[in-house]
Amino acid sequence: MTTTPRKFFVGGNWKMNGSTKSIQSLVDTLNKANLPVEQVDVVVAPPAPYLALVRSTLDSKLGVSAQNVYAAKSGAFTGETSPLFLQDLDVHWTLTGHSERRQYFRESSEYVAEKTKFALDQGLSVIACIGESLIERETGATNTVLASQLEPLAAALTPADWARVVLAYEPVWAIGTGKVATPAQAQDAHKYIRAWLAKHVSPAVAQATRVIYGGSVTAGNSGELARMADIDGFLVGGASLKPEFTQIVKARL
Ligand SMILES: O=C[C@H](O)COP(=O)(O)O
Repeated sequence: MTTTPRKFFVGGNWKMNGSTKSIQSLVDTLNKANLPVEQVDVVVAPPAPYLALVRSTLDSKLGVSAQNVYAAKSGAFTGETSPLFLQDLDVHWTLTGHSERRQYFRESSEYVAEKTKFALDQGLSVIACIGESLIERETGATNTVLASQLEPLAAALTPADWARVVLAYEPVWAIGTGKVATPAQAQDAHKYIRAWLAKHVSPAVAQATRVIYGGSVTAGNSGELARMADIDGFLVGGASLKPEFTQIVKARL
């Protein structure tokens, strides 16, 4: 079987950070960085109030993502963001299931799957996040947790849907802690995720789906991680707010 190589993907999740001034400066840096978009998909996720500003000023070769989305088109859902708003703003990506949404806003894996499917049905592409906590890793439950997060997604999505999904493996213990997973730890988890997809969705989806790593990625550690066979890119938090993000984008080159 001939297989198409998966294009490297680097996302920058700005989380709840920034101001008009700092975001304009970040956009300016990205626009001037001459990023290798032929070899790497680059997508940044600003806070919702800045999506329009970023989309209208960022180089159109770079993607823009929401950090969260709701599973309805419109209506009495105060404070929520419709996928139709995103399409209207020319924003074609959203994150779903980030561990901060799961932890602080009690989003279950079933709800994450529902939101992911709804966003896909409205034409968005999705960076769907999964990952285990420290206690889950220490008790040997990592793969069980990953499977439990993948199951509702696989139940909700058609095989064709997966063409617009990037899976982000983000061990919670590595997020914002400076404690990055070792390349071997990350590779093991990514390999497990790919094997799970092969068994429960299809070998073709497993081969084609990009599985990216997130958790304390920096310019310093990204090169080694990027050489792992099943790591197809990164979801970067803290370092995506800094000039080093442009080096992380080039980690695989
Ligand atoms: O979405 C990004 C992740 O939560 C990683 O954040 P971090 O790079 O600050 O650890």
